[in-house]
Amino acid sequence: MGANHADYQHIVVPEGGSRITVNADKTLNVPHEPIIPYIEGDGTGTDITPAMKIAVDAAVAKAYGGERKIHWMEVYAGEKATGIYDADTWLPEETLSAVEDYVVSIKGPLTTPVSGGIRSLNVALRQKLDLYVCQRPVRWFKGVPSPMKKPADVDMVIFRENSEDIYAGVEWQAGSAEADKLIKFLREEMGVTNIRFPEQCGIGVKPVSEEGTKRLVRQAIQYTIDNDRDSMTLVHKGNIMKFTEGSFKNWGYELAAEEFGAEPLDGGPWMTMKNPKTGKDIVIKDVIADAMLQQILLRPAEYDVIATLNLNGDYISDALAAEVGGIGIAPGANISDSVAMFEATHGTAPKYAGQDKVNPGSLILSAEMMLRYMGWTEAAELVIKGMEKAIAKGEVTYDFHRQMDNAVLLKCSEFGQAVADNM
Ligand SMILES: NC(=O)C1=CN([C@@H]2O[C@H](COP(=O)(O)OP(=O)(O)OC[C@H]3O[C@@H](n4cnc5c(N)ncnc54)[C@H](OP(=O)(O)O)[C@@H]3O)[C@@H](O)[C@H]2O)C=CC1
Ligand SMILES: O=C(O)CCC(=O)C(=O)O
Ligand SMILES: [Mg+2]
Repeated sequence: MGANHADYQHIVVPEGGSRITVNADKTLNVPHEPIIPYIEGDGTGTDITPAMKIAVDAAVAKAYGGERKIHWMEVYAGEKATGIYDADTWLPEETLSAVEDYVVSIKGPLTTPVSGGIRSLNVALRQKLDLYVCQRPVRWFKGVPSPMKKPADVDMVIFRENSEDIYAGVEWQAGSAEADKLIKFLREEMGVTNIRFPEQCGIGVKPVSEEGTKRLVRQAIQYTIDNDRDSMTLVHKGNIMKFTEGSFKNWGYELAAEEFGAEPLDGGPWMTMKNPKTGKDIVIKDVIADAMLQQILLRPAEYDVIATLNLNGDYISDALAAEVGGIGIAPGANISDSVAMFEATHGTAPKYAGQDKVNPGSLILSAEMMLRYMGWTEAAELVIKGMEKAIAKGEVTYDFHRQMDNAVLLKCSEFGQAVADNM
């Protein structure tokens, strides 16, 4: 996009620091003092974002003894943007342009009303910046309360397709001229006879493409290779949605064969391939989505990297997070070929907004992924150490406290500080 930074209307570019850039081979060029844009977020975003900054600044200072520093640059979206720009501007153009120009950013959650009102700004950011991978790692931290018998067995990384599917919001309200027109077309020109109540029907479209599927599955398999993981599972509902979810499964296997040399295992459909870096076998398999939701509870050790469609990925993310303490510590990243935007798995939790109460661990761990993405591994390790030690001491926010005996109840900001103090 290449905006002229002097032209920003409301974004204030920090005096110090410079931009991260992307090299021709797609590696990052990270200066010692990068400028990182952040969106504070609606609701509890105002609580967790400052707590995240406390922990991250402490990790960077400790890891690099003052030689590296993040210069935070606030950019606006959601309710805050409507106060700063105007009442109708929820996602300013200059926010999109800054997130793209500065390459790596982090955001708090943004509210989406149910039924009517604006469409999701979170989805809009992913679509407009083509952040097609939603990567959500799920692991257990020792001491975190869990409903699982063996929570350490839960160690999975979800690769959720982030740009397509019914989630993209191509839909029309019942009774609208558009819904009526589409239903008429389907019935009269496409031979559709099974729309049960055509006069009263809202209708949505579920686009799933070969390219969209393959670019996601490619990243999932590459991650499996790079991190020496055992398997990659395609999760779909292809028995029912044959040409969308079923095709996702077929294209996923096809990509594994074409680009990674995978071959049928015991006659297929599962496949096997060698990790080119370690020589270890990797199993490429698939599971139907409803069965997967029971598998991750009963046999979590058998699942590792997961590639799935947008809506399935949304459901599986929260379900898996619940197995290792809840969405209060569930991190994530939205990634394109050139831009990465880190964000928690959860939403704005409006009933807790502004109470300095919720768990900022989700956004702190999202920032940990961001530091690793930048190559600042030492700082990332310190974030993990700070989290592990704070939790091991029983210094936790309300969500863990209510499930633990003898824990110390911390506020959101206090947990951010506890992570910093325990590095
Ligand atoms: N990427 C994004 O920005 C996302 C935005 N949203 C949006 O957020 C809004 C609210 O959605 P909702 O369905 O209530 O889901 P939320 O994820 O916001 O909250 C659901 C519940 O999860 C728990 N929770 C959430 N965040 C934390 C935290 N940081 N620490 C501890 N517990 C937490 C709370 O559980 P308990 O009540 O048990 O304490 C909370 O009531 C909606 O407008 C939705 O569209 C939703 C998801 C993602
Ligand atoms: O955009 C939203 O409001 C919800 C998004 C969501 O639940 C998710 O991405 O996990
Ligand atoms: Mg979700």
